[in-house]
Amino acid sequence: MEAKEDESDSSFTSVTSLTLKGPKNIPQQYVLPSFQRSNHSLLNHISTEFPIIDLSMLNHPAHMPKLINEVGAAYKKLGFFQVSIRMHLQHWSRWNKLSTTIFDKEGVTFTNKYSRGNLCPALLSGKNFVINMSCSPNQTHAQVINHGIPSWVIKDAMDSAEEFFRLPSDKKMCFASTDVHAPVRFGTSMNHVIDKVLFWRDFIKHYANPISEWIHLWPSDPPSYREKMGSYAKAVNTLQKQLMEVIMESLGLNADYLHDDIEEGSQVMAVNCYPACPEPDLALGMPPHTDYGTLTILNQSQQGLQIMDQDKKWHVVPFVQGALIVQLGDQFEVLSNGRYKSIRHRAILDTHKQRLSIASIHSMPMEKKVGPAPELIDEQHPIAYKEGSFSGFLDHISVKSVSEDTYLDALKIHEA
Ligand SMILES: O=C(O)CCC(=O)C(=O)O
Ligand SMILES: [Fe+2]
Repeated sequence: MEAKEDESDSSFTSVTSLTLKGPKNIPQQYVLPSFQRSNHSLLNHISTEFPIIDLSMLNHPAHMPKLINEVGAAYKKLGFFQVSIRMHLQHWSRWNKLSTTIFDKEGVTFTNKYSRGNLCPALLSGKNFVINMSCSPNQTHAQVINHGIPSWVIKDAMDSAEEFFRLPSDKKMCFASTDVHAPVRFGTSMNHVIDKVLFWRDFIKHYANPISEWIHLWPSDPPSYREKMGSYAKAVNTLQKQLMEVIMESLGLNADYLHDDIEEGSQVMAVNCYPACPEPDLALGMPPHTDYGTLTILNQSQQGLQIMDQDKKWHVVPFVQGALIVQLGDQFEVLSNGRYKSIRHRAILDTHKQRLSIASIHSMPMEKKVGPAPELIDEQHPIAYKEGSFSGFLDHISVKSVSEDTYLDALKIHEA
């Protein structure tokens, strides 16, 4: 490996620096044992139906039961869905052939506003975003409705992430920290101090809710970072709160269950950069893991996220311009007493292109102890988890790698 970038405890060589000279091979520290590699050759065999939820149903009280059922079914099946699209294609492989254009269609108004939720500002102002998708070669055409976050907000956030990772090393290293509780943290791999094999990933993580408490700590370089990432963080948090209401209802709980905790909940933005990798079959961007927290809302710049199904098979999540991926985390598995399972996922690498992702990881407030909802404990479903907290999770990962001896395993009383 190249020389470290400074001599303090938090020093490391970022993957971005490592790849500046265009190496032909990856350093040995990144080479995974063969059983942990991604096996790219399997990627073409994708045939599972991919749950897509149309959030415009939030606007129509009559459609709410359907939305609640769809969300419930998606989470029971996979712990995962993608929002924004009103189209169900049978096979993921066909998604790869989609070409997408997005345009802002002002004046699409929904007069029957969903009475209980606070709709996203874009929806409330009557603006909506229509995505026209055509599926070549047959040019199958469908019109789909977005989740309410304007496409430029999503793009601006991605652009500011890209600019940040392009900065000279010293501008990023000033945020380097080995303290997993630090409110802003630049790092590499998962936890480079304890990882046995390194992962091909650099990241900056920062807290985001309430935004006024944290934003002044975020990078001020690039100059638009705070504004662009801040707008995205706020919009995603609003979306998260709407989704939580729907998911609570899908569990048979009140839509406003734990409302105040959700309002004051923690939001960690994990902004990830996976530089192009000369030997993507030997390494991973992120190892298989589940996110702690209730929901993660993820925005990817290109394909590279994989999720594991119940048969332990990996599936690539197709890239859909402007779509957001919603993943269920461990805290929701605990809260639901195992009715819903958190989704196992990992990030694979590309030989030619750098990939970026922005994961907004939401959870109940940092110190809040979360156990199974009493309403979801009965004779058929005895209590299956002990209480845990986000802070407890952070303590756990400061000494244990996220892919082994997980915090969730430590909370399990028995298999739900
Ligand atoms: O980059 C991705 O697609 C995955 C990111 C992720 O899993 C995380 O930040 O926890
Ligand atoms: Fe994750």
